[in-house]
Amino acid sequence: MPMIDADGCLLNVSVEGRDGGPTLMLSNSLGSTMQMWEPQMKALTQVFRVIRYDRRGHGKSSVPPGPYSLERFGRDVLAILDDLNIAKAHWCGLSMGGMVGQWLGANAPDRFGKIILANTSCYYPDPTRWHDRIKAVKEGGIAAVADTVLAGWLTADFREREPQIAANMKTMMLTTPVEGYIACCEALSTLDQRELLPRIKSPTLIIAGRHDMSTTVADGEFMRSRIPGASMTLLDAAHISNVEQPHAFTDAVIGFLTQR
Ligand SMILES: O=C(O)CC1=CCC(=O)O1
Repeated sequence: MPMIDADGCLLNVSVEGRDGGPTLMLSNSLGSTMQMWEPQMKALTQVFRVIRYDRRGHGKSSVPPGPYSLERFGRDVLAILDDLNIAKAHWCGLSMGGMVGQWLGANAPDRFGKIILANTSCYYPDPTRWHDRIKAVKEGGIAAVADTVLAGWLTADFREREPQIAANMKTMMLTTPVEGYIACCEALSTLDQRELLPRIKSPTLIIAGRHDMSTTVADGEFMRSRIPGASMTLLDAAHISNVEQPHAFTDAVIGFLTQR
């Protein structure tokens, strides 16, 4: 797996799948790594050359001091594409990955074909939840918030039905570097990309989870109404919908990206 330098930060990047196929870039959520895309990889790599990466502060990427910003996350992605000599890619980002996708769609329109924004939002009207989470993590580490966050990631039904998958997701969250996690929460606490949405000209699909209390169906509907021509798909899932509804999520991605 290459490590790619983005302004001094080494990003852990993986390139797999169909050589010569269209490129699809996947971007993870807060507190996860590129491993969160495992349920999609078998199907996606048959159609696409798939690039995954660990956001700065996460996984095997470096953890420069924060706070980070959506612009910095976006420029990290452009550094990866430049390093790999890729002129244009499709984008699928979930949660923070969707926020980065909004920034890229508005600020680097020539570099992206179609864009999928899953379980995400463009704006948090009240930053209190992020300030509270930062305080809790500073005091008690990610363990202090892990069960509450996991309950938002996956419905109770799913956690009961698939305890091993839920446990793996929790481990992924708990192994995130604390400094990187906090630096990302700081970026989220000031998130407001409402003005960017009308500037996204790529064909865009919004995916929302019916049971997602973190980035709600209303958040998805707001983005759909502001991004020209965007469409929306609802899944029977909480926040990490690609894990909770892997087949429906994969079908939505492939269906949207391959339709003419
Ligand atoms: O961690 C959460 O509670 C949900 C979330 C918001 C942005 C993100 O990436 O994850």
